[in-house]
Amino acid sequence: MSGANKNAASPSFLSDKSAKVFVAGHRGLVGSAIVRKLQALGFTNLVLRTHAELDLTRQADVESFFAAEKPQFVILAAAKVGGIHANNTYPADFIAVNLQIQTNVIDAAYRFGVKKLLFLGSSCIYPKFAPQPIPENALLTGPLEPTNEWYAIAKIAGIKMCQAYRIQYSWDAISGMPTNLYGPHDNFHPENSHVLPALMRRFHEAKVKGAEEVVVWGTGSPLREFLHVDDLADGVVFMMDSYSGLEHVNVGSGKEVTIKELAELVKEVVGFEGRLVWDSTKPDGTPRKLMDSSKLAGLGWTPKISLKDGLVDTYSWYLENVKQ
Ligand SMILES: NC(=O)C1=CN([C@@H]2O[C@H](COP(=O)(O)OP(=O)(O)OC[C@H]3O[C@@H](n4cnc5c(N)ncnc54)[C@H](OP(=O)(O)O)[C@@H]3O)[C@@H](O)[C@H]2O)C=CC1
Ligand SMILES: C[C@H]1O[C@H](OP(=O)(O)OP(=O)(O)OC[C@H]2O[C@@H](n3cnc4c(=O)[nH]c(N)nc43)[C@H](O)[C@@H]2O)[C@@H](O)[C@@H](O)C1=O
Repeated sequence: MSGANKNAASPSFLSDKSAKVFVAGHRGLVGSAIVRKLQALGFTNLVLRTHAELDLTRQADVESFFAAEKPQFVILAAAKVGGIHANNTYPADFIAVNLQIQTNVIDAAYRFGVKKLLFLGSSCIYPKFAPQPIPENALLTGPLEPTNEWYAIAKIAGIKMCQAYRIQYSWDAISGMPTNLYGPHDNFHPENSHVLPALMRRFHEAKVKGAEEVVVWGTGSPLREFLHVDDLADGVVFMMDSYSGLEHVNVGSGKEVTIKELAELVKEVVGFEGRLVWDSTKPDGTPRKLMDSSKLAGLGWTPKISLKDGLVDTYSWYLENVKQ
């Protein structure tokens, strides 16, 4: 149980499609996209556990799982995730659950001989007033956005844990920092979800009911960068195969829109014809968080799906899978 891989750079991830890959959180937005991508590439030995089958906050259960299954690769997409309201309302859950899941999985993966692990953070790790676009080295250079600082602190700890294990054990743990994501299998909860699925559902329900207006939170002025989750999954596989470094890597689309522009676009895709009403009692969150993804572009990866196409795809999935 001590050893694990001493080589910081593993053999190519894509060279062995029969390798055992544990995708943690495979029923979520990101995990399900990664599973689709790996299956499309021909991976035949994916290890998957639902939350009910394996609670990753329970250290002993996580260790028993790794001891029994001995996966060769781990992609950690299980986490406590939510939008601005959920982050603001459940700070204890966001810090504690995320610290527990990532600490248990990263440590067990190392100790039970996993060759390579990819940890997923988020663009909220960066200071609220970071330079734009935000380079990787802006980490820990200023105060965080208060609405998500608990989640951000957990994610920063995950990055640092991967770095520490790489430094001390020469173990191949890497971290990807996605921007705001969306797509099939997103969480469409009315309050706890992120803005894009929340608005898609609200516009859809308003259209069905023939409502004249839809309430949108905040002022509409914050800027956000959105990436379709299928692009993210492609980027994750690219990093598993091509990146073995100490520093975390930004994964973004490079394109930002105001929340007002996003709301107008979602309204158009859904076909709602009424008015938008802004509820300025709700928080805006960070004013802008466009990431600098030139490091990943320099390694050879760029996204492909436009926001408009991604919205059309997501709404079509919503209509088939979510609406009552
Ligand atoms: N969505 C986004 O916009 C962004 C996401 N990310 C990151 O991507 C990763 C995945 O996020 P996303 O797919 O959106 O999140 P989801 O909420 O869609 O999925 C998270 C998954 O983790 C599982 N999970 C949660 N807690 C546990 C637990 N204790 N034990 C086992 N499984 C658990 C969930 O299962 P269950 O539902 O059954 O609890 C779910 O399948 C996270 O690390 C997140 O920080 C980064 C940037 C943006
Ligand atoms: C991915 C990222 O997600 C979270 O950060 P966020 O980007 O602020 O996330 P959000 O999608 O919830 O909001 C974006 C903007 O949109 C506005 N907004 C309008 N109307 C609705 C609405 O109906 N719901 C939501 N949620 N937001 C709305 C909202 O007021 C805000 O200005 C982090 O907590 C953290 O988890 C993280 O890493």
